[in-house]
Amino acid sequence: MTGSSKPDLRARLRAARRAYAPVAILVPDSFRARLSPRLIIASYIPVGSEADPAPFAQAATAAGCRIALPHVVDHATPLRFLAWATGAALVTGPFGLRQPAADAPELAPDIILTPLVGFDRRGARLGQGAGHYDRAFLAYPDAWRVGVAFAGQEVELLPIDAWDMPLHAIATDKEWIVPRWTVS
Ligand SMILES: Nc1nc2c(c(=O)[nH]1)N(C=O)[C@@H](CNc1ccc(C(=O)N[C@@H](CCC(=O)O)C(=O)O)cc1)CN2
Ligand SMILES: Nc1ncnc2c1ncn2[C@@H]1O[C@H](COP(=O)(O)OP(=O)(O)OP(=O)(O)O)[C@@H](O)[C@H]1O
Repeated sequence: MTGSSKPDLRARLRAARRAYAPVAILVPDSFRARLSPRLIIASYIPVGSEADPAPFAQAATAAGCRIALPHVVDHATPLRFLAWATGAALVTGPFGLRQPAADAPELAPDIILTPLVGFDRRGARLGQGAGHYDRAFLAYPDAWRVGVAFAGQEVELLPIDAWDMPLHAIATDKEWIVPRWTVS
């Protein structure tokens, strides 16, 4: 029997995500309402069975925002958010990730669209386990942290570690979840 440690949950939730038929995640009005020209939105290019945040990036571009994508080199080095013009060439990095070239300009995001392995209704999040997003959230504490996931990736209560920063909102194919800890 598996327990509920982060590694056990990660394995279970990755399997659940792989079994989920990919569905589009629609952009809610509360996300659009946050967009304004020149804001920097960090999106990501999905790998494997991850939910695709492209509709959010498209809404942001249409609103005059700039898009950045995460760029990683290895587990130890903090990720950087690098400028990306929709459709511009990407380079294949570690784990098969499609990323901007390493010399693209680094941008400070106002909104961080975050890939999720799992989440709970309090806004707790499970990622790849390398701490890349944990460290990015610490580096940009004022950014709006929006998780993107399929509804089937929800668990009742995730374990929370000292370094975990909660999500402000979670976009799923079924609903837009605003955890109760948020003020606005
Ligand atoms: N699309 C996407 N981009 C992203 C992330 C992500 O989770 N998804 N990241 C989030 O931090 C960063 C890349 N960091 C990563 C760190 C570890 C692993 C990793 O250990 N992958 C496993 C396989 C995962 C699976 O089976 O689903 C591996 O290759 O062994 C992947 C990405 C930045 N860019
Ligand atoms: N601010 C930080 N500085 C250095 N290491 C950190 C920081 N935050 C988290 N870590 C490390 O990163 C790892 C993150 O583990 P955890 O299982 O919480 O990952 P996760 O939140 O699922 O992953 P990710 O943030 O990559 O999506 C831990 O080993 C932790 O020690």
